[in-house]
Amino acid sequence: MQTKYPSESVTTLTDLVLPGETNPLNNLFGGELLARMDRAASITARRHSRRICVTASVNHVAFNRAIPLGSVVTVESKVSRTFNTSMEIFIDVWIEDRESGVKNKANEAIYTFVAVDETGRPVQVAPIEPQTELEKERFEAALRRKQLSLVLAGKMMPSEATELKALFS
Ligand SMILES: CC(=O)SCCNC(=O)CCNC(=O)[C@H](O)C(C)(C)COP(=O)(O)OP(=O)(O)OC[C@H]1O[C@@H](n2cnc3c(N)ncnc32)[C@H](O)[C@@H]1OP(=O)(O)O
Repeated sequence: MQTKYPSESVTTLTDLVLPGETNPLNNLFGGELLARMDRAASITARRHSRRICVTASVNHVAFNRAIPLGSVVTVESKVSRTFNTSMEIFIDVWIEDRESGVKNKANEAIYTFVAVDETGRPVQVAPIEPQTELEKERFEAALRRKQLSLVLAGKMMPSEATELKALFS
């Protein structure tokens, strides 16, 4: 399969925070942000694989900054690494300052998607070649995160998680 670059499937969604999407503190609901991130990441996975893609796991979410009502929120998702049938997708969330237009990082998340055929069976995806320093950094650490996710899901024995063991040796 032909190798692809992260820039070929990057997805950017920009939208407002409306009153029906906030908590009693008038900040964006965590669940609403998760849904926006899932939508962006699923488009990225689909663009990379040109297949039906399902969310296999949400590996990490950090709600570092509250996002107030009326904010302009940009969700950007990129493939950080592919394996056989799965893709790790990194999602960065930015809030745009109304006056300056400057975007400040608010949150980030890491999702795993799996490409499947029409019957839901996992199928192989194209390899990815990171280009920028950040893409290379995320690529390098992705196998460790995959093993951690599989161990937590009970799908891998801790003794088989070579990348995790290497952290402590
Ligand atoms: C866009 C949406 O929101 S879709 C709706 C929400 N998602 C769903 O409904 C998905 C439901 N789940 C499923 O269909 C299945 O569990 C699947 C397709 C995700 C995985 O199917 P499995 O039978 O477990 O397949 P299998 O064991 O071959 O795993 C497939 C790949 O997923 C990876 N995987 C499975 N679970 C995890 C996990 N918890 N964390 C990381 N990777 C995982 C496997 O390591 C494998 O990767 P690889 O082929 O790249 O090495």
